[in-house]
Amino acid sequence: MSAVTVRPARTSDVRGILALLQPWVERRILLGKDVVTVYEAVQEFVVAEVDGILVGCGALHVMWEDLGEIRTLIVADAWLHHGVGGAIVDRLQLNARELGLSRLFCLTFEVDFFTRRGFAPIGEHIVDPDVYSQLLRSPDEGVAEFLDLAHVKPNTLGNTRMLKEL
Ligand SMILES: CC(=O)SCCNC(=O)CCNC(=O)[C@H](O)C(C)(C)COP(=O)(O)OP(=O)(O)OC[C@H]1O[C@@H](n2cnc3c(N)ncnc32)[C@H](O)[C@@H]1OP(=O)(O)O
Repeated sequence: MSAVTVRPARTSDVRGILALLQPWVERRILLGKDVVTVYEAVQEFVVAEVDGILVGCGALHVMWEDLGEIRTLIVADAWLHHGVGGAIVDRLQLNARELGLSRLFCLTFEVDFFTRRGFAPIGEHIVDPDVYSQLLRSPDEGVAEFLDLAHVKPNTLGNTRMLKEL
């Protein structure tokens, strides 16, 4: 097997990230993203490549001083079960620690994958009321999903809310 490299995403990766996302949007597993949203968030992304081909991606979104979210973790079908997803999560966790985060949230159908990486299901309230009221000011849809706000509930049905202490 050729070596998998995980590196920070570049703007030239954005179309490839959207191509990785599209099948999962069609299967209603992940939410679609506008191209501009991915360009604006490009510094949050890492990508995995093999021989220069994009085979996976994932992003780390900072929500609070101690708290971040892993989002848009995807591996191309042909590369599933080769350790690519795990390598992306390892890199995002490293980035999270370097940023000073100590808790990582994710919202996912891939409960077993994240459980094996130290995440555990959580209840609804993992931030105190002051932080909650500040997070309500965020225009980010993922933060609304984290807060479990009514208008995003259709997006989160069937997903599990999980957290890992770093
Ligand atoms: C927070 C969010 O972003 S939620 C969204 C999550 N993403 C999705 O739902 C999109 C669809 N799913 C996917 O893209 C993938 O299934 C992912 C990202 C969840 C996992 O990606 P993968 O690259 O298959 O993960 P990876 O290969 O590291 O691990 C999966 C299993 O493959 C097997 N595996 C890993 N490496 C190897 C290897 N070298 N040889 C054989 N089997 C292997 C293991 O059983 C591993 O499980 P474990 O390490 O947990 O025991």
